[in-house]
Amino acid sequence: MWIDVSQRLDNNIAVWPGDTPFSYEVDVSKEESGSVNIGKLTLSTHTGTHIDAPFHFDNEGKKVIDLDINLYIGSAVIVHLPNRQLIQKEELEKLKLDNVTRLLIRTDAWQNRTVYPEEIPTLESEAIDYLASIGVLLIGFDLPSVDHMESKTLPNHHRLASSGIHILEGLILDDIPSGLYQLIALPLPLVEGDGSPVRALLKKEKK
Ligand SMILES: N[C@@H](CC(=O)c1ccccc1NC=O)C(=O)O
Ligand SMILES: [Zn+2]
Ligand SMILES: [Zn+2]
Repeated sequence: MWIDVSQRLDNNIAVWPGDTPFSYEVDVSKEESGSVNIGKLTLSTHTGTHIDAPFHFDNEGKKVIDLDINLYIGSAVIVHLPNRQLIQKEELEKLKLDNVTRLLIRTDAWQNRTVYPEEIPTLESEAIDYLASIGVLLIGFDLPSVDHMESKTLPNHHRLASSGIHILEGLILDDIPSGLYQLIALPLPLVEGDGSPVRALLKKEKK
């Protein structure tokens, strides 16, 4: 059975401080058109559960359409690392992540999803280098960012991208035990996109 690990998109969803609020409205009603309701969306590309394309933080970086969709479908390992401020290489080494290409880290650090957290755990740079060295291609978090909330230079975004590791943010992993899963988290085919909301799904691997 597939489990939905995406944030629900309604008009109350929290967005990055100062970012475009999410809005869905029926722009043309069935009564008006005489035939159908037609919705209109206004949203930031970093709304809810979403991926970042390198263009988000690098003007020369790949846009969403350029990203290989195979990154976002396939086996993924979930690890549970609660109550940490800094996720260190030594800790990841202990988890025996050989052959893991998609790694989802459940931190449980974003408790009240009606607001953005002030502080979030982050990976130390050595941890990013370690994940790259073992062949990780996608990293996902139950957090709104892979850098500190107040960061303007986004060092982890840059380091992940230059290491070939793609970014998935804002997962809901509250009830998901550690283990091996299948993941689907496909971005929209946004030709100019710096990011895209995804519908993120997990299915437990029998093992
Ligand atoms: N890096 C964050 C988003 C982010 O930084 C951001 C999103 C919307 C408006 C402003 C943002 N950052 C401003 O410094 C992310 O990847 O979702
Ligand atoms: Zn983002
Ligand atoms: Zn990001």
